[in-house]
Amino acid sequence: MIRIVITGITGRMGSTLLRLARDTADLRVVGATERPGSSAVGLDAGLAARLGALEVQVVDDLGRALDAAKADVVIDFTGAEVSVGHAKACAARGVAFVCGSTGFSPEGLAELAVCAKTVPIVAAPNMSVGVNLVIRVAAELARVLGPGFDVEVLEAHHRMKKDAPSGTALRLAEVLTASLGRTQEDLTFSRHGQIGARPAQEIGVQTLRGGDVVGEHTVYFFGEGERIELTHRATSRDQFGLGALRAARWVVGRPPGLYDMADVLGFQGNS
Ligand SMILES: NC(=O)C1=CN([C@@H]2O[C@H](COP(=O)(O)OP(=O)(O)OC[C@H]3O[C@@H](n4cnc5c(N)ncnc54)[C@H](OP(=O)(O)O)[C@@H]3O)[C@@H](O)[C@H]2O)C=CC1
Ligand SMILES: O=C(O)C1=N[C@H](C(=O)O)C[C@H](O)C1
Repeated sequence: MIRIVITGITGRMGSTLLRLARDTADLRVVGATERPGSSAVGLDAGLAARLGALEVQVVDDLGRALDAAKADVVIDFTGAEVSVGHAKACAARGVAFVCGSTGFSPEGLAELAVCAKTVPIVAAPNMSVGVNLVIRVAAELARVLGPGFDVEVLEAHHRMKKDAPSGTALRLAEVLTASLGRTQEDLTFSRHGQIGARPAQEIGVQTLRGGDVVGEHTVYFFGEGERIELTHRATSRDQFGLGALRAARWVVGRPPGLYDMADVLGFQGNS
């Protein structure tokens, strides 16, 4: 039995994870947290997430949750800044960490890497198996198609999403850049006004926000007389949640290190 703590239990992903994990025979939810000051603190986690009672109380501090319950792994989808603090709490207690948050600063990522010297951490901007395959295929398409195709990434998400571009779009941009031998300098995040002809080296990354869109990513390869569009559309958050539970099973008992979903899925690497 793998004992898990879920942070941000009333969030879109936190509540999805609780619903998926509570019906899974090899997993047991032993702790749940929410933001200090949240009305969910002190409530039963199942009721706070609008599910049935769980008999696990929501607390406002991950360290306290881990000290109270012998956990194997924490699953965290709260947001980059909060996740760094949660990684430190796990590192201090020898607990594995699965992190789905996006929007990390370079400093935040560096802090995650320091924690990963002490405990195993899986961090990935998208835990869906399908998206991770799309990332692999996009890298391969760019490598084979080469410089004759103009590459653009478009992402769309719900109106509540805080970070832009999405972590997945940034990961796509990273692997496309590597495949094409380009640099961060070649990425362009918006266009407006008299911008002139498109530089051949450019890789565009564009963002749409609105409504309840769960998550959509398209990579366009625009050629002469043809174009390829590689699209992933998430219509439910369950695939992110199932991927995170898969990562949790995989990471428990691993040596310390910073792992990606590509490791969990047994890929050689996503680029
Ligand atoms: N890797 C992947 O596959 C996916 C990644 N994501 C990423 O996951 C993150 C969360 O997304 P989403 O679930 O939509 O966001 P939500 O805002 O719905 O959920 C985040 C939850 O964390 C809570 N929270 C904030 N601070 C703390 C804290 N200190 N301790 C405990 N809980 C806290 C929030 O509370 P409050 O609202 O009160 O602030 C909220 O309930 C984002 O970065 C998103 O991009 C999302 C989907 C898939
Ligand atoms: O915030 C979201 O909702 C999502 N965020 C992730 C990202 O930033 O890539 C993944 C998913 O598309 C949903």
